Amino acid sequence: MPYNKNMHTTGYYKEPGPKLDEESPFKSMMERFRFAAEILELDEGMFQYLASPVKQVIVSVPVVMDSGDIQVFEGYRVIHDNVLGPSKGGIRYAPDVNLEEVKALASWMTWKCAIVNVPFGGAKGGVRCDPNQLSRNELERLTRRYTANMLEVFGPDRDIPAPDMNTDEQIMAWIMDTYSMNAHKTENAVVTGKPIILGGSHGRKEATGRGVVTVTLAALNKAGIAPNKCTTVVQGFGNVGSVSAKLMYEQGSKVIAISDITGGYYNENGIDIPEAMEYAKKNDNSLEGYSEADKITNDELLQLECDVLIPAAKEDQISPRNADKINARIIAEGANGPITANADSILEDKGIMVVPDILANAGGVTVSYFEWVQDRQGYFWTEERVNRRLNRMMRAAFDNLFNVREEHDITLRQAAYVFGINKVATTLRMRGIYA
Ligand SMILES: NC(=O)C1=CN([C@@H]2O[C@H](COP(=O)(O)OP(=O)(O)OC[C@H]3O[C@@H](n4cnc5c(N)ncnc54)[C@H](O)[C@@H]3O)[C@@H](O)[C@H]2O)C=CC1
Ligand SMILES: O=C(O)CCC(=O)C(=O)O
Repeated sequence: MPYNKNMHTTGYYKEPGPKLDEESPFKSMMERFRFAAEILELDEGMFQYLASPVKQVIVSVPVVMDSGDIQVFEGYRVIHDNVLGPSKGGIRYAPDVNLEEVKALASWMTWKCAIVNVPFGGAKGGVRCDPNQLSRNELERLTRRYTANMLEVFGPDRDIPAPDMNTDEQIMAWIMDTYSMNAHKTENAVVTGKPIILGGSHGRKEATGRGVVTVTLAALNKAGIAPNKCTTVVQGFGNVGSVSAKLMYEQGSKVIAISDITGGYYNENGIDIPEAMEYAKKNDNSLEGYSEADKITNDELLQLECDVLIPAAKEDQISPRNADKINARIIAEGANGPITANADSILEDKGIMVVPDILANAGGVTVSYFEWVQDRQGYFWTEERVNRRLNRMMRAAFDNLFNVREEHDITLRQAAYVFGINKVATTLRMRGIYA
């Protein structure tokens, strides 16, 4: 029987879902999933299968702090699906990480990998901690203990972590080393986003922002706007936000505002992004005190009039609370889940083209795939080759979803869910796991 949202579901996933807040990434993911399930006429069993993660692991992570005291953190890894291949997805360190959030992020990875056509399933992990309060040694002990507790989950053919919020190349290096020590051999393909000297790929660090800009240029082209005539606003100035801002700046776009956790920085004449990056680098990765622009709030930044808005910080930034005040023509979601599902129709009514996260930020996992391939072959590519292939795959994914959008007369986000879910469901039926 085809899935229908009024149907009583009897399996693991029950409407309206376990203890969800009014707005939560998991709720947003499920609302969009349901829409696609109806278009695809997924039957109840398939709906249940794809709505339920394959594995959810919670570990306690005891760490001896520099003071000698023991502090216990909670760590998560959710494998949403592994039907297309080993599961893949980042690990984030943040004080508010929780299982529901990681479940949403893991499912997004499944659809994202399907959309860019990389042979991976979806996963995500996190440790509930405030990395700003930890010394480097504490961070290393936390990372190694989390990895030790996940030895049976991770593996180059099983589940392959990568960086996400507040995790970087150094943390990936500690994960690789801990896993390798226990495997009694060097296993560099167990993690991606590593330092190049340890088997990392050229271009991985910039890949997510590069992919965001590739699809933004494609969207600008559809809207008939020249990149060197457009204005851009970027929320978040970490890995994804700063690279997106820099590459839009290099395209000749006037980047009129940037932001981080300390607030927004606005200059109507445009911000010199390489200079702002230099400032942040010297200032502990913070824009605090940046004086070449006026200080505004992150809320004000999101409402600025611009051609391109790139939310590249965190989830739930645009919701019914502020969606009708958004003044952008195109939104390219650098972050995962920056727009809540109940804001989608408000933005659609305003005629804003949204390039959804599971397409827009898929450049990271695409180059992670290249890194995994290089590690397994022991043969490493030039940066030029990585970037060329990345641009080609992102552009192909954009064009494909644009066609799906036109075929069904739906939004680009809905097209992304329809395509991603259909691909996983079709693979599942062929494998015969689902009978
Ligand atoms: N790093 C990667 O390769 C990928 C990251 N993403 C997503 O992109 C987003 C950002 O990730 P990264 O750049 O890696 O993280 P990051 O930790 O390098 O940077 C996060 C940035 O957001 C800022 N920020 C945090 N809270 C904020 C708030 N409330 N308001 C404004 N700014 C805030 C931080 O100050 C920092 O500038 C996340 O949603 C992540 O899941 C998605 C795909 C891949
Ligand atoms: O590079 C990867 O494997 C995953 C990146 C990630 O976590 C994401 O796309 O959200």
